[in-house]
Amino acid sequence: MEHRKLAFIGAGNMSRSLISGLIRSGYPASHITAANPSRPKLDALAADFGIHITQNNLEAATQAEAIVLAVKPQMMAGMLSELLAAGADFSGKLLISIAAGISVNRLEQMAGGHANIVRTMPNTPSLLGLGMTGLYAGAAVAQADRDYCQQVMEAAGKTLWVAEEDGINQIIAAAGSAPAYFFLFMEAMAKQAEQSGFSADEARLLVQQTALGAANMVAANPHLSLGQLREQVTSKGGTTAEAIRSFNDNGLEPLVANAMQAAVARARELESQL
Ligand SMILES: NC(=O)C1=CN([C@@H]2O[C@H](COP(=O)(O)OP(=O)(O)OC[C@H]3O[C@@H](n4cnc5c(N)ncnc54)[C@H](O)[C@@H]3O)[C@@H](O)[C@H]2O)C=CC1
Ligand SMILES: O=C(O)[C@@H]1CCC=N1
Repeated sequence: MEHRKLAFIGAGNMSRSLISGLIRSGYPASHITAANPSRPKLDALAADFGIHITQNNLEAATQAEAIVLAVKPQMMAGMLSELLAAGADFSGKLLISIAAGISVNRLEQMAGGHANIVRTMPNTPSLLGLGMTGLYAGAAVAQADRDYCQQVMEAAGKTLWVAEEDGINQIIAAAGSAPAYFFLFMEAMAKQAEQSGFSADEARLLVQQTALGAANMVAANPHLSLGQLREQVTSKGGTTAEAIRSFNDNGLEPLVANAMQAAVARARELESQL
């Protein structure tokens, strides 16, 4: 993969996830810089991955060929206007946003009219190289920049381009926010397992190993539909059938649909506010 000088502005959870994936896939630590206002997260990144760190965003942005904008959405406008006021020049650089709810047009305004922007939506399993990232770029972005951005994100997992920008909001619902849905489901299962007499550790083991096994069954059997995999577990007249019936009777499918639509609605709302 191409090894551009890459800066992360904002050294929080997502930057750590992506940096970890890049280093694991052989990206040179000497080509990665992370900037953050406070030291502790930077020090941990330097200790764990050997990358450059700085508390000065301008320094990070100036030496970089590609810049990952990795602050919270609410901080983006302030961060970019401070950078521009400090004399940052983005010309010739690729900006990669991972922020939820900020459109490419809005990012372009915030970045002083710079249009070379790829908008992405990763998720936290990127930390393990198991991320799922959506990507969108406007027509102004060159193929080489799209390819580079895809490679950066692939270091941390799988990627999917969307042709229309609103697709990013759908990706938020189906992947960006979605690890939390599975955690919530696992929490509920572990709670019930504890209620039935297992210790907290035992309940976690049962749920964790089953979730891992189920996800791996899906990945290992691309020729089987999700429904077929479910049916393989579900003996006629047996225990699983009763559990599935209970889920269906209680409206699992509309529940999930509503939750995903709520995530999309919030992403669109953020887009209109930020
Ligand atoms: N957490 C998640 O699952 C996902 C998050 N995202 C997006 O990633 C972005 C970052 O999220 P997290 O890493 O979870 O947040 P975080 O809060 O862990 O990290 C943000 C970092 O930015 C730093 N920061 C604040 N102001 C700054 C400034 N002016 N200059 C430089 N750094 C500054 C903060 O100190 C913090 O370390 C957000 O825009 C979020 O929408 C996208 C996909 C998934
Ligand atoms: O909850 C959020 O807004 C961010 C975006 C996707 C995951 N976390």
